[in-house]
Amino acid sequence: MSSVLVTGANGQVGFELQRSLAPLGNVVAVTRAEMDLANEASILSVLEEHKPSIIVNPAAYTAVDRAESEREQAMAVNAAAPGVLARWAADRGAYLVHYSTDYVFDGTKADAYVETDPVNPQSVYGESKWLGEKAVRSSGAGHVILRTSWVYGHHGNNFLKTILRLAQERNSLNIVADQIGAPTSAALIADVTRGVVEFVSRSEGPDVSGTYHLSAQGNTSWYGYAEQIVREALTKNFTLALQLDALKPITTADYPTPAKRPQNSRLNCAKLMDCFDLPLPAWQEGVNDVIGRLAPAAH
Ligand SMILES: NC(=O)C1=CN([C@@H]2O[C@H](COP(=O)(O)OP(=O)(O)OC[C@H]3O[C@@H](n4cnc5c(N)ncnc54)[C@H](OP(=O)(O)O)[C@@H]3O)[C@@H](O)[C@H]2O)C=CC1
Ligand SMILES: Cc1cn([C@H]2C[C@H](O)[C@@H](COP(=O)(O)OP(=O)(O)O[C@H]3O[C@@H](C)C(=O)[C@@H](O)[C@H]3O)O2)c(=O)[nH]c1=O
Ligand SMILES: [Mg+2]
Repeated sequence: MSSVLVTGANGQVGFELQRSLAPLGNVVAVTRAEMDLANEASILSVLEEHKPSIIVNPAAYTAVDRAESEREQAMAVNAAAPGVLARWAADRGAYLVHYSTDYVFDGTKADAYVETDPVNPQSVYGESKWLGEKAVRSSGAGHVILRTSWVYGHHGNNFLKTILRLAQERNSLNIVADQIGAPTSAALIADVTRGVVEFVSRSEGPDVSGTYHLSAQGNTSWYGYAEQIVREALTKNFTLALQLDALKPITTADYPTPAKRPQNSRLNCAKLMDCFDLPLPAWQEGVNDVIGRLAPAAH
């Protein structure tokens, strides 16, 4: 029987993986306190203790702007650590499921990105995630890399929760309207991961090692996403300090940040859907679902 080790147990995806993988049995999830990905000895000692047959690695340095001034830490966690996990997996015949990001692309393509499109990261975070991908690919381990985008969930910090909070505190909000992508729930990523883990656990199956794009279907801007959040919150008992028309679309130039973000973050997910025979829901479904879980109880 397979045994699964999940890193980053307190992260958005790590948290949902503990739910989605639980039915498989024999799942150990470790936090930063138990396995520090910036410390190779810590990684190796946890791997030797549990000897997993499948490693699922959602842990990452995800503070995109802070990474610009903390390059070393971002590189240790996002670039070096996946290589340590992958080389151990290659030595032991274990399998690695790893995650990456739309931010490996520069966002200048007109259409949705496919897996074979050239990367050109514009931020330290994006570069560190790209180096992590390369380390996994070159390790020789069986692996699936799921590249996803704009992740949010009930557990953890994300744009959805930030907008919900700001909408309760302020009477107007400026939101970037010229960056487009697909908000993707941590729960969806975790459910797809379970499908992938089940697939690779069936030893008679074909080798599916490779990179797959995974996001919810459809796309919007951060502004359109904020509109959906506010609209849904208003129907679900939130007391907001603003109405829908108090959201103002702005350009990237109007919202200066340390890290440059891609204008086009759309990921074409046909390869994943074909290979694993998985449907993907529209992005609004997960957003409405999480807002429902965060909503004040109806009386
Ligand atoms: N968030 C997003 O919008 C997107 C994320 N991704 C990718 O998806 C994956 C999952 O992301 P998500 O769940 O949102 O990330 P989160 O930021 O929610 O969680 C990341 C987890 O990694 C842990 N971590 C950070 N540094 C270390 C370390 N040195 N040692 C051990 N653990 C560490 C954090 O621990 P602690 O809780 O202690 O800080 C945290 O629990 C990542 O690979 C990310 O790059 C891809 C696209 C979008
Ligand atoms: C809070 C806020 C953000 N924004 C803009 C800034 C930015 O362009 C966009 C999103 O801001 P955030 O900082 O929340 O998102 P960001 O941290 O860039 O999100 C990214 O995280 C990493 C980990 C990924 O891998 C990406 O897929 C993506 O999800 O919204 C506004 O315009 N107004 C606001 O009030
Ligand atoms: Mg962020």
